[in-house]
Amino acid sequence: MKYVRDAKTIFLNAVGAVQPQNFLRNRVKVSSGKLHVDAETFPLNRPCHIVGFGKAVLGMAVEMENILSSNLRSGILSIPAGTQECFKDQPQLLLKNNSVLRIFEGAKDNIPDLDAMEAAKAIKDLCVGLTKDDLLLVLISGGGSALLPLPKFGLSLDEKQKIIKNLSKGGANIIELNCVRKMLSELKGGGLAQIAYPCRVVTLILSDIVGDPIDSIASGPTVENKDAHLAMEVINKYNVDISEIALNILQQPKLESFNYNHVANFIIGNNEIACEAAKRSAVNLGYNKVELFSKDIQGDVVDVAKRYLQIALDEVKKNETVCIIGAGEPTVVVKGNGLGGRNQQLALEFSKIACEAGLDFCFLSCGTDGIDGPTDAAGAVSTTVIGGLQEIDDFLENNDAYSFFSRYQNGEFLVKTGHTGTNVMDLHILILKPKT
Ligand SMILES: Nc1ncnc2c1ncn2[C@@H]1O[C@H](COP(=O)(O)OP(=O)(O)O)[C@@H](O)[C@H]1O
Ligand SMILES: O=C(O)[C@H](O)COP(=O)(O)O
Repeated sequence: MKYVRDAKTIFLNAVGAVQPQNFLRNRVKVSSGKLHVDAETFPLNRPCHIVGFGKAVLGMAVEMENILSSNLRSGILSIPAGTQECFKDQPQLLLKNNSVLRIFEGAKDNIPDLDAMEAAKAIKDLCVGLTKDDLLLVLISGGGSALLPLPKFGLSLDEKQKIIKNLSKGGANIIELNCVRKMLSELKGGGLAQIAYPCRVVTLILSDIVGDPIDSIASGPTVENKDAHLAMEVINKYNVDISEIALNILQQPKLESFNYNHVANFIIGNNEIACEAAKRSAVNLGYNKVELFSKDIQGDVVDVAKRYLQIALDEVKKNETVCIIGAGEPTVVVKGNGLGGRNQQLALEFSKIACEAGLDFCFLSCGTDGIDGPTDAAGAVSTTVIGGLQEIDDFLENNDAYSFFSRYQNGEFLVKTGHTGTNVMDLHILILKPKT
């Protein structure tokens, strides 16, 4: 079990390194009456306001409130249900009692709900009231899409949920999902920036998407939507049934061209630091050979598992223990009605084929946000010991990896962290031992 312990330690150290406060401390400061973000400056001789949505924005807001101190007048955060309870023993991760920020919790299991919609309405109201004499800080991280739902006129939240659920189950990637979300939502695809105009808007983004596309992270509420015309292609590609109302919205031509000169968007962090921290942690644990495979892994988990197998087969010939780190966000086509997430599915899928290939391995796949699919696990870790279990195929087919790992080894192969307060996609850790 040493390798299972090591893999978990490496994952936890990587997550610790990407706490959002660290990113802000390094990139944002106040001096001489100005807010500095990297080399750009924004005068602070005006009231500042914060709106934030996403799994990492509580930590971002805690740090921003420290940085802005008395310049900060008001603000609203939309964060996942249960976040504050998770951090109740870590007051440094929570807002102070006298904070001017208001928190809404919602979007349980990453599904937009009425609570998140209340938050979105409050955020809209705050932004509508701003003038050119205010400064608006928009804090964004992955999960923001589900935490800022405000369906366009006529569309119900229920239908919006269904469309996104069906696309997701069909295997749509996050760019495709958010392409549709941008069209269906009032605040996404630049909507928030338009509502806040003429207020100066500074957006700080923790990236949870490969390549850091600012127009897609949390569905780009402060970035012009340039792919409105692609939304129907996504609907057709995944063959999703939609109502006449949704169809009208998605087919709607762009009404106006809007100037986004009042907005400055900054990526303040991504999964690079997590990968570096994972490598360091592996070295500290005594692994002499540590390799970063990729930080941009995408594609169906079945293909991703095969890619890892190929790497493992190549590495194992070299006859030394190696720790391979990977990161990114694969997808799953959910055909069964079991319980799981893409990380647990990948861990099970890889373990099955690695056992069949006779490898001696430990493989961990976990979401840095701590929540994999609609489960209470961040992901799973697995080893050679699952080899030979006949029923694995049934669990894989039924997308029921959570049930598999819950029953196996007393559930010890499930990695449970709760909300981590950050979100820079998934991490994979493969420890490979030489064949004896
Ligand atoms: N039973 C399941 N087995 C495997 N994957 C699943 C299952 N249910 C949902 N998923 C996948 O989980 C992903 C959504 O999980 P989530 O952790 O909320 O992702 P994110 O944090 O990126 O939004 C989707 O890709 C979906 O296909
Ligand atoms: O973490 C998440 O929930 C996903 O990566 C989606 O995030 P986004 O659409 O809010 O970027």
